[in-house]
Amino acid sequence: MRGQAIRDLWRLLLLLGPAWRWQVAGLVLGILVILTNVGLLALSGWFITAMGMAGLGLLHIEYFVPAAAIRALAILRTVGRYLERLVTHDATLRLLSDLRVWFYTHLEPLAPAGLQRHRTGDLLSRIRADIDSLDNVYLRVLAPSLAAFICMCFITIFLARFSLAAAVTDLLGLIIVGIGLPMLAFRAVRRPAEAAVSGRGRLRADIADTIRGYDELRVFGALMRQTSRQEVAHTALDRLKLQGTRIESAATGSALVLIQMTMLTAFAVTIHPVISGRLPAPDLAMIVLLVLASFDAVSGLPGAYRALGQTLGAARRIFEIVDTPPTVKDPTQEAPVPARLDITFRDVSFRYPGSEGWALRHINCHAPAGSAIGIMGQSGSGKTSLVNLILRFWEFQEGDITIGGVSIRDLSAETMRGLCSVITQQTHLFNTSIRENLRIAKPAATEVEMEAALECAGVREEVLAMTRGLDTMVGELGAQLSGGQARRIAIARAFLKDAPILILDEPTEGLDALSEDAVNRALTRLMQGRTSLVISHRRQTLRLFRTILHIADGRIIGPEQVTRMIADKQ
Ligand SMILES: Nc1ncnc2c1ncn2[C@@H]1O[C@H](COP(=O)(O)OP(=O)(O)OP(=O)(O)O)[C@@H](O)[C@H]1O
Repeated sequence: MRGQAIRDLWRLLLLLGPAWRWQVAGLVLGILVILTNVGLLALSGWFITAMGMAGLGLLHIEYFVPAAAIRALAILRTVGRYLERLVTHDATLRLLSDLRVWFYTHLEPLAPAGLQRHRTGDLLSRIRADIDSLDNVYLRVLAPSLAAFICMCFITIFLARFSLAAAVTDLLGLIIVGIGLPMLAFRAVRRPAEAAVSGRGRLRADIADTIRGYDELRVFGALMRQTSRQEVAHTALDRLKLQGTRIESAATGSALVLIQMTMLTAFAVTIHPVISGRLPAPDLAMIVLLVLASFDAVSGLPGAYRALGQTLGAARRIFEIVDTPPTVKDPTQEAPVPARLDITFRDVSFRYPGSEGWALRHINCHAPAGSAIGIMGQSGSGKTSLVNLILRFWEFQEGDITIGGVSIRDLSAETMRGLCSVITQQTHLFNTSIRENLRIAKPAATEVEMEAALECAGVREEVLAMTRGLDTMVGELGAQLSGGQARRIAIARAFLKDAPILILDEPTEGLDALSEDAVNRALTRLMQGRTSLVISHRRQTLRLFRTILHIADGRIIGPEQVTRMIADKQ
């Protein structure tokens, strides 16, 4: 477990790389601020004592230089603090955006196969909260720890020039308050902190689920049960938080006591040389105040240990996803994209990872370039699995699928998806304007191209008749449009993408007869000249095809078998 934490921490530190200049600048400024703060208090103590003694005629001092130095330190401290905040936060924000991009590039190849065991809310929590926690590694862990270490060295060396005993006392105090105590607190707080991170992720996922299924929960009267379960989870999280806060408060209180004790001990070990005249009296005030101020150097360490617990918990969850090998691997050397786009399945068998049974078994079929093939079969027979293999969402275990004679394993997933347009009954419309939804297919699409695509999809008139035309907002999941309009806008998107292969999965499902007719007309236009695979169980849609594949239990069955099956059922 400890080895794992160290490996995770090392990996995190390696991720800090790109913004290192800003991070080093932030660190240098942080050290400067601590040292000016300590110097200011120590010099002020020395100056006040020396001036008092000079007033009594016990000492003769030249006050101009120390007075000017105090002013300079005060200004330096304020400006330094401002610059330090500016630079460290800039470094953190840069790191955060780098981390998000890094995580996303690892996340994308996993979709959808590698992510199906994670709930959407949990993924969201990892992308947002966990990545946010990772930036702590610089701002709250690394920078304060390094600054503390370097300042401790400076302060001890400086003190030792006046009193070795005071220097050793201070160093011991700093080690106990800055390292020993927070380490103990960290050990005690780590488990609740990690449990809180994963508990929060689960609760978020659960709440996201509840909001999505709100209507169903109300209809089935299950809302109270669901929310009370969340209340229990919330109370458990509060308990974990309280546990952590208690430990932290105890550590903070003990630190204050230890700081006072160190200061008193430093006073005790320095008073003797002062009385015996080996050390000037103003130095006593300087040493005592310097010891007190020196704890400023380690004040960030308890927070650093606390953040470390949280950060390591978040890092584990992030690395867990990043380390998931993609289900579909891209070839090291990609084959050239074939000119002819016929699709052939040769003895393909596929089963979902972790599943016992085969979803598809010995599939052999051929779709000539430009042809349209209908795919029918009962629910769960394997129709969607078949087309998802072409989209490289999953890797098949046996046989081969070729496009124009080239195995799809020799083409990258991105190339394959670039060759295909997909329309399903759940085709996603984003909660933005029709224009932006169309631009997803072709970012540089002109007004004329968009209108032409809408025209081909048979929805141009309707869109232009809307008050805001192409700028009409479609609402969440296209809720502001009718089902048929949303489907035809999805078809317009496919016209804009102009991909040579078309995959349609129940494209008219859920539409009334009138809308189905309009969508079918648009689809017929879209399929022209494209190799199309169309899943449907609607007779009206299937009538469009000369070739129909019947799938049952993951196998393609011939027409006689279909007849027999139908006869058996009757
Ligand atoms: N992501 C998945 N993980 C594991 N098994 C799956 C997954 N998706 C589908 N299956 C299983 O694979 C089999 C084929 O499912 P598939 O979705 O391809 O059927 P389908 O014919 O498209 O069904 P429908 O018409 O209901 O969409 C089913 O037994 C299903 O339970």
